Amino acid sequence: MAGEQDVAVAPGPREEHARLAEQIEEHRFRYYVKDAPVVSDAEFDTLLRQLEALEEEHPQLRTPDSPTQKVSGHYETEFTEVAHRERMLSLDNAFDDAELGEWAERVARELEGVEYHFLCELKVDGLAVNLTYEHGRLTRAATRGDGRTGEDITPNVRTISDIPERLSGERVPDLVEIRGEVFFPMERFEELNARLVEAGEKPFANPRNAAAGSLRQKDPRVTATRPLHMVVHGIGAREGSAAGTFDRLSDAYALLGEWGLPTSPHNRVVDGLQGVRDFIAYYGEHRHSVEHEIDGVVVKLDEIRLQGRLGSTSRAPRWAIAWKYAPEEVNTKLVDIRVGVGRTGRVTPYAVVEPVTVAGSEVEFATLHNQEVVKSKGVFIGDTVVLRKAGDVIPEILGPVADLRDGSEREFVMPAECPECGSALQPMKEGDIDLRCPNARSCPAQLRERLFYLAGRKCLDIEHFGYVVASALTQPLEPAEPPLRDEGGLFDLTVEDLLPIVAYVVDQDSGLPKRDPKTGEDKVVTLFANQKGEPRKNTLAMLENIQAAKDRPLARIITGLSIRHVGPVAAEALAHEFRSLDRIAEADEAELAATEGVGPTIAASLKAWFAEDWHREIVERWRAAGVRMEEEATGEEGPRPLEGVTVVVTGTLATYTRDGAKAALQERGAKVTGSVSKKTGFVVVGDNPGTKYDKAVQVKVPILDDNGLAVLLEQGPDAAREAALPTEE
Ligand SMILES: NC(=O)c1ccc[n+]([C@@H]2O[C@H](COP(=O)([O-])OP(=O)(O)OC[C@H]3O[C@@H](n4cnc5c(N)ncnc54)[C@H](O)[C@@H]3O)[C@@H](O)[C@H]2O)c1
Ligand SMILES: [Zn+2]
Repeated sequence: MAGEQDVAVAPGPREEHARLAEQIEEHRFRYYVKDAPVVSDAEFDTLLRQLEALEEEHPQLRTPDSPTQKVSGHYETEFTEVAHRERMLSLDNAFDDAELGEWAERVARELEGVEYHFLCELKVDGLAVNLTYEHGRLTRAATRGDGRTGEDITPNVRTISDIPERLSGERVPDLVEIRGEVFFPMERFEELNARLVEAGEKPFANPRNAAAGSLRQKDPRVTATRPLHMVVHGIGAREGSAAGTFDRLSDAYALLGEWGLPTSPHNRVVDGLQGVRDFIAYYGEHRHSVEHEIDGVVVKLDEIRLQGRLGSTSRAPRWAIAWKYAPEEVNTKLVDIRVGVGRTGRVTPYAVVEPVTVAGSEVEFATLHNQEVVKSKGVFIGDTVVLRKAGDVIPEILGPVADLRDGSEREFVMPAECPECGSALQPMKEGDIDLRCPNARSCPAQLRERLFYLAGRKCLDIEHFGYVVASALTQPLEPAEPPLRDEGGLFDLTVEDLLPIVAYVVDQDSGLPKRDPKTGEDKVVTLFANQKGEPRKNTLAMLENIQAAKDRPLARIITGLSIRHVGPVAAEALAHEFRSLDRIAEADEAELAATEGVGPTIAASLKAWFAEDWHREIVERWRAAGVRMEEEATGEEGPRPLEGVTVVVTGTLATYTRDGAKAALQERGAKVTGSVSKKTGFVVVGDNPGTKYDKAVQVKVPILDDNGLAVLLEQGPDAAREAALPTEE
């Protein structure tokens, strides 16, 4: 049949259209029928958008059977088909504010002169179900299917405890279709995959597939073992007494709640687009404090009568739009599983993946916790995996895309020896899953990690002392004898020790040398000397900072010892209670355990730590170098002349270290913050202050130098304002 359309469209676009459409259908089949997609949602959405764009250019290609015009494909499955009384639609998407704005404008145009409201809901990442209640009894439950007919999953749905068998309360209609989303809670996901792997079955790639796969089970007894939940998000057909009694969808939800259906506590009715934007922004921030995964926000017209006025396309209502958040899940290749050694010797496998961008940053590594976790996730080296990066959380691997396996994948085997020092790994105590390298003193990995931690922000906060320095001081290429064999000698380092050092530039995530992108070789540097063999500026500054660090508060010194279980909070409690490192070392276990915030585990760990000779030697060397080992009980009772004053300290001061200045200010009641605003009382600047100085000038905050800081500390804010530096704009 050679119609006009065939003539109008060149073969290129038509073939492209057919190719895309076929791919999309294939992905839909894998997603909706097999519950095992092989591409991420973002990749799928991109394909669909490409098809839409092509149809935009060549409208002849937009035939009714195009995937862009349908809710999804129509598939033969092992479930009985059932017709929905009212169609179940998909949703149009907005991927940015402009698209949201266009939708809102269209609504405004159609409803000119009418008052209306937007109902904002969370877009639950699960699968849609349609529940039919007749005279208050659940008579049928179905999947969405192609929107007209779905699969009969009534017995399966009856196993979900959120879903009532009978509706209770007032105004229950003769018949009502309830639409909602069934989801699988994230925190139960790992456990499910562990069980499946144990039983020799395929693990799910993510919680959404787990929800779909759990619900669409031939045997409802299997569904009954899965912790499925539901949230209501719509109403279909309704007949009888309550039909037509809802004016607003939000009122309808309230009534559904009274009937015993699980409605969402997060829904909000807002007046206009700004309210929608605020809702989107709020849940963009609080995405992970919701009880289910969300992939966006659904904005609906709240007035049901007006919904009808806007109508629907063959695929989606015009009265609603789905705002999509940036995806947190991507598919990537699991290239390798390696093990890293932490500062307390714990050996943890981690995933090396093909670099991908997710949630705004490039990811190359993901945590795998321990060998049991690797096993229970069911992932093999070489698998395509679903990687998730949620907010600030460390990236993790959810599960494998098992359908893409070709047999070349291999199982991870936990090494028996430490990758850096070759010591035989062992559980810390019997029954521990975590393995440790027992060579605490001279395992290069442990020493490097401890030193990096010691110099880091939670402990000594030594500027210019990063991971590469920690590695260079403990494992240089030259000289053969490293300047540090343990952390005992830190404060005795001299510039002569540092100048001859040649070292790898190591990567913090893997502990391996970084490659020079030009030559492809491992990067090697003389870290502390310049080309003339003289010390670099940073090197001298670092040595000075090391000396200054001797005076850090006792709690930070304790934290820096890397005693197992003793983090900053426990160290603070110990410092507060005992006021001296010697008293902590001498205290008996019961006394330590009785300390508020310490307890028996930490007490035992402290005793074990001080029982090691080489640990006590570290303490002695630090003492000899003049490190603070005790602390007066001060501060709390002293006068607080700077109460209510906010101060920002920036740049390098001559008479104080940055931390020293902060401590002195805080002792007198000042609040020390990191950014300058109109509310800042003073900005204290040293050399090289950077942008904070400019900001202070701009918002006209008094600026103090070393001298001004002394005035502030000794004479208070009024005198300090007099002593402020003159500024010109
Ligand atoms: N990875 C793949 O291979 C693959 C294949 C097909 C579809 N998908 C994914 O599935 C989704 C597309 O499918 P879709 O047609 O269901 O569209 P959609 O998910 O974009 O929107 C429609 C669906 O959202 C759900 N929903 C959740 N919360 C809702 C709420 N509060 N109100 C109303 N509806 C709510 C409903 O189930 C509704 O059917 C996309 O995320 C797509 O990436 C992925
Ligand atoms: Zn080791």
